[in-house]
Amino acid sequence: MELLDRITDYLIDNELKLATAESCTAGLIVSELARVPGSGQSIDCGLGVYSPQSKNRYLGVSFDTIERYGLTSEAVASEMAAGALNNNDADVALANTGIAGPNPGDDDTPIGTVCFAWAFCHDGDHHHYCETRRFDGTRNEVRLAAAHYALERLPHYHRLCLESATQSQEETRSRRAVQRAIGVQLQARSDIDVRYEIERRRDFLCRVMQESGQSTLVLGISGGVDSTVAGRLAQLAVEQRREQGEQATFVAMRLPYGVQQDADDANAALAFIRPDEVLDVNIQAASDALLEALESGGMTFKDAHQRDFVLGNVKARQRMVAQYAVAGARGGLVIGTDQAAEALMGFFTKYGDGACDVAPLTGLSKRQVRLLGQQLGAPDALVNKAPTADLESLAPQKLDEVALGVSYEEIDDFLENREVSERAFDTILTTYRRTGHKRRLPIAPD
Ligand SMILES: Nc1ncnc2c1ncn2[C@@H]1O[C@H](COP(=O)(O)OP(=O)(O)OC[C@H]2O[C@@H]([n+]3cccc(C(=O)O)c3)[C@H](O)[C@@H]2O)[C@@H](O)[C@H]1O
Ligand SMILES: Nc1ncnc2c1ncn2[C@@H]1O[C@H](COP(=O)(O)OP(=O)(O)OP(=O)(O)O)[C@@H](O)[C@H]1O
Ligand SMILES: [Mg+2]
Repeated sequence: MELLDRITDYLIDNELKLATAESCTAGLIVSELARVPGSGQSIDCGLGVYSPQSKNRYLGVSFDTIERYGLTSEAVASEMAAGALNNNDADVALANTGIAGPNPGDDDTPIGTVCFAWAFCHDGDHHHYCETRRFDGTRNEVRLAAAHYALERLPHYHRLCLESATQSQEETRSRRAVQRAIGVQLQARSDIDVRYEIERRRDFLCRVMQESGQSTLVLGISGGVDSTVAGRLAQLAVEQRREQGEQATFVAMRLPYGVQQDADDANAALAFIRPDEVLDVNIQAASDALLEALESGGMTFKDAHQRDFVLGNVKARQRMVAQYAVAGARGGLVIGTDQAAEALMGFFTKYGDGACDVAPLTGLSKRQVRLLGQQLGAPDALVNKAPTADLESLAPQKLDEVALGVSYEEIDDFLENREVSERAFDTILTTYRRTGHKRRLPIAPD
């Protein structure tokens, strides 16, 4: 009785209600516990489930599990416990399935083998533990020993369940704290007033022009949503400057490498932006010439893929060179299109598209950039276009999400401090840390 008293006290003290799913003990666990006066308040039910059919019918144990792992298996015990927990008003479920003897089971499982499962529901999460034990003795000695063993181990596994729940709560808390801190660092916000953001960012461009004494804004228009939005903001800013009596011009640049596959999108973006001026500069000759000069200077590449990747970054830097050439000649500021999603992932070419004088999209998640585009009246096809850096000639129009290994939805959720999957969190955090050098000034001695 000492064990039964102790377990009853434990259940009452911890406000636990028990359900059992018993195969070889066939109700003995509940029956034993019920010997203790007052134990009833901690018992919801005891199910005796012998046949595979009843295990399936009352507990939802799958026939596939039974076939694959055998009736006497921890897999079956675990599904029995899950069924007992789900189908009843209980916080803890005990399950067992075994060979009490005297006849052996259908397979080679030795007599006296019992598989156990303990399942707990804590704060809505389920925690499962399993064990397999072998008991000596006659059929009924095995059954009683198994029933007592299931009860005896209950406090142990309940404590493990509480420990792991606390641990995962702390982990979740600290993960969310990391997420929040990075969001703050990148000036991300979970909610924005779209109209206000458009005005604020347009006015910001005007202010920078005024304070820097520069009269021109310069930006490459790719046909992607970032340059579409930044380009329209730039055009609105120069128009506002002109309304204030100042001289101001926006120079939009087409910067294809050879023939751009999505040239129609670039043209649609220009039609929407209505820039003061358009310059069309093909960067292929300059990019290829640099690669060829490197190679004739003795530079070699590991393989064609590496050569193509390096050429991709050369293209991005060539675009930067072209934009700065125009800015230099016109007293202009080069606009960068980096937003918080790309900043978080360091997904830009250092001193390529990452180089700029002014970054009006800072802090916006990708979906927020799209919202600004929509509000500005950009064509839906551009607003919703799948992002591509489109730098690799061997993989034209390769989607950013393929290269990043995580979706923009997940990146945006991370930035907007919403819950993300563990996998996404880990990928994002690893990438964020690895690319920290791109968000900082060059490493200097002090
Ligand atoms: N810890 C560290 N501290 C200081 N410097 C460090 C460093 N680790 C690498 N570096 C240096 O950084 C340089 C590599 O950086 P980088 O040249 O940028 O090259 P990398 O990051 O390798 O490539 C740029 C990536 O950005 C993507 N991208 C580029 C342009 C536009 C877009 C888009 O979304 O449109 C995306 C592109 O597809 C590619 O995956 C190397 O010189 C390397 O040694
Ligand atoms: N073919 C191109 N022509 C002109 N500018 C380009 C071209 N490709 C890239 N750029 C410049 O480099 C920037 C970075 O490219 P990125 O792909 O991140 O932005 P995007 O194309 O505007 O939008 P998305 O990321 O949705 O594709 C562009 O915003 C644009 O200013
Ligand atoms: Mg793009």
